[in-house]
This record gives sequence, C-alpha cells and structure tokens, in this order.
Amino acid sequence: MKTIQVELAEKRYPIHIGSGLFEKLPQFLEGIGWGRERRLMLVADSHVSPLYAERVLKPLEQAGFTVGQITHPAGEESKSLHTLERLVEDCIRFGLDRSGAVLALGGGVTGDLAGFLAASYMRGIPFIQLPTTLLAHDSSVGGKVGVNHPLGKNMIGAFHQPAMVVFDTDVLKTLPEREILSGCAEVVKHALIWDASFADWLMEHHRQLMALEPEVTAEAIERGCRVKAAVVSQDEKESGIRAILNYGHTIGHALESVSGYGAFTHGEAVAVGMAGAALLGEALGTATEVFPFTRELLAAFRLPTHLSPVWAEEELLAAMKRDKKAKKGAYTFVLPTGIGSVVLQHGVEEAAIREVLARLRGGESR
Ligand SMILES: NC(=O)c1ccc[n+]([C@@H]2O[C@H](COP(=O)([O-])OP(=O)(O)OC[C@H]3O[C@@H](n4cnc5c(N)ncnc54)[C@H](O)[C@@H]3O)[C@@H](O)[C@H]2O)c1
Ligand SMILES: O=C(O)C(=O)C[C@@H](O)[C@H](O)[C@H](O)COP(=O)(O)O
Ligand SMILES: [Zn+2]
Repeated sequence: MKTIQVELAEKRYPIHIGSGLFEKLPQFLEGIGWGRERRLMLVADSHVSPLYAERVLKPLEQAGFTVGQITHPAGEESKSLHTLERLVEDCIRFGLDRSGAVLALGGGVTGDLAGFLAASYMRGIPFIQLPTTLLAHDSSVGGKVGVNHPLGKNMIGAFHQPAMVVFDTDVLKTLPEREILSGCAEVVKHALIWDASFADWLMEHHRQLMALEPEVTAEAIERGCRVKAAVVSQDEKESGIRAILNYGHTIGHALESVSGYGAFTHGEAVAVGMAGAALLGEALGTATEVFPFTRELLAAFRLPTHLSPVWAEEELLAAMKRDKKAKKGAYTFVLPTGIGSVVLQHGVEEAAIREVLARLRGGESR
C-alpha cells in the first residue's frame, strides 16, 4: 500500500492506494478517529452498487458501524440538482444528522455528487472518497464537489475536502475499456502539466496501463495523485496555480455541455481539449512543438484528438465564455509552455480559438 498526504493550510488527509483496501476500512476509519457512533451513508451508482457495495458494507457492519445505502442511476446525467434532492431526502429519512458522514463509492460522478451532498447536507458533514474508476484518482482528491447545469459543467458546487481517500485498486478489474481509456486522459493531463519524465514514462508504459497491469496502474495512480496533491496543497480554492489542473478543460467542458452530458466521457472531452490547447499554445507562441507529442501520447491511449463538425462552433464558443476560469467574458485557457509545464492565459483572442477548432475538425492540423 502507498499513502500520500494532502497537506492543506488547515487540515491534512491521507490517500491510501493499494489492493484489498476496502477490507481494512474499519482500521482506516479508526486511523482518522471515526468511532462506531458515527452513522454512515454509502452512496454508489447503479453499476457500482451491485458490484462493490457489499465489499464496503460487510467489514464496516462487522466492526459495528451502522451504514445506510443509496443507489443513484449511473451516468453523467445524475450529476444534477434533481438527483441531489433525492439523495438529501434519503439521508433525512435515514436519520443522518450532523454527527454522520457520507461514503462516496464510485467514479467521478458519484464522488462529485455525494461530495456535494456532504458539503451541503445540514450545511456540511464529513465524507470519504472510495474511488472505483481510474479517472477518479483525479476527482477523489482536492475537494471540488458539485453538479452540472444544462448551461455549464460543475456550475453548482463547493470546495469540500474529503476526510480520507481509500483507492482499492482491485475494483478497476471490472471497468469497461472505454472508462479505462477515459481515466488515462486525466493521468496524461497530470503528466503534461507537471512532469515531462512522467509523460515519457506513460508513453513507454501505455500498453501496460491500458491493460491495467497492477504495478504500472498503481504507479500511474500514485504519480497522478502526487501531482494533484502538490498543486492542491499550494492553492486549495483555485485562486491561482490550481487552475492548471484545468488543462484541456476549456474546450473539454464546452464539448460536454454542448453535447448534453454523456455523449463524451469526461476524459474523451478533455483529450480533445488538450489537443486544442497544444495547438493554441503553438499558435500563440507559448510553446513550440508540443502538439506532435501530445497527439502521439493521446493516440497511444486511443483517445480522440479531433472534433466532429456536428458540434456547432458558436455554441462551443458561448460555452467557453461561461467557463468558470473566464473573467469578464474573456476566453481563458491553460496553455502549454513545454511538455510538463503550462501557464494560465486570460483574454485569448476568439479568432485564434476559431482557427484551432477548424484544425481540430480537420482531424489534424499541420
Ligand atoms: N472533482 C474533481 O476534481 C474532478 C476531476 C475529474 C473529473 N471529475 C468529474 O468526474 C466525472 C467523470 O468521472 P468518471 O469518469 O469516473 O465517470 P463515472 O463516475 O460516470 O464512471 C464511469 C462509468 O464506469 C462505471 N463504473 C465505475 N466504477 C466501476 C467499476 N469499478 N467497475 C465497473 N464499472 C464501473 C460507472 O457506473 C459509470 O458507468 C465527471 O463528471 C467529471 O466532471 C471531477
Ligand atoms: O481539481 C481541479 O482543480 C481540476 O480542475 C480537476 C479537473 O480534472 C476536474 O475535471 C474538475 O472537476 C474541473 O473543475 P472545474 O472547476 O473546472 O469545474
Ligand atoms: Zn477533469
């Protein structure tokens, strides 16, 4: 097992990564000082619940914890105020009070949704992230929780840090291939924004990671989490450097909302966005020769780097203007300065973005 500490100004919490960890949940809870008097509500989606809820419930109930259970429909569409309201009702009926806590068992959808439930229920109760997708090495760390609005991704949310993250890597075995590749996109993002040697390592090990070879997978998760933890520790609430974790997300989030949530996985949308950011960086002169490597790495993970003409340019641009990073309606992008480093750029010219979208539609670019 590997443990990484997320160090924040006013608190710290562990990320445990390894095999067979759900069996040890009672010990982990004891480790953070949670006793049996704390009632727990386990939230999972309709795919994950039948696969893994029992694996979490059994050791906790055997150790004397009282655990309620909520299952929400699987899919990005569930990251909504409507689902949140249902979850709140279930918590009230269960009698969850301020001494209770939420366990978010699942991918980023459940993590963000159940995390926001915890952030808002009775004005905030603690929660634990139990990630079950590769992508959730990103979403389970850092405390961004929330739901989508038809006009924009994650438009309603909060910063609410988990008390702990327990990543039992055994559960990844049942992930559909598309979801493995989607998770690889955020691993690639962590490498491209922070660590060129990690990017080279990913190029070298992409086949093993796509096949979920245990050692390579654990190393990729650990390295990704270390990047995320390092950035979040410096800037918990995104007043500065944390925005770099949004690499590829200006276009990515626009694509997700314009396509109605669910047409693309989050990782696929971010992959297209990172290809776009690399082209834009070259066009604006923040970097040279980053697109070929970016495209090669994304293609190695069979991730998309082109944009279908189906998605209307004007709608994409309007969504990009509503991006949370934007200031006074000016387009804002995280742009590469090289492989392994990026910069936040406000006020990007619309003409340059239109040019990039055209090149992405061409499926290529040079
Ligand atoms: N909060 C953050 O910092 C952050 C970071 C990155 C992404 N996100 C959010 O995360 C979401 C995407 O997360 P995701 O890709 O994990 O999607 P997801 O939670 O929808 O999971 C993907 C699919 O895999 C299924 N699944 C999950 N675990 C499984 C398992 N072990 N075996 C079999 N099937 C399993 C789910 O039921 C779902 O159908 C997006 O909403 C994105 O905005 C948030
Ligand atoms: O943790 C962050 O900060 C990120 O930007 C991580 C992203 O991968 C993630 O998709 C996040 O949910 C995006 O946040 P948002 O504030 O742009 O909605
Ligand atoms: Zn993301």
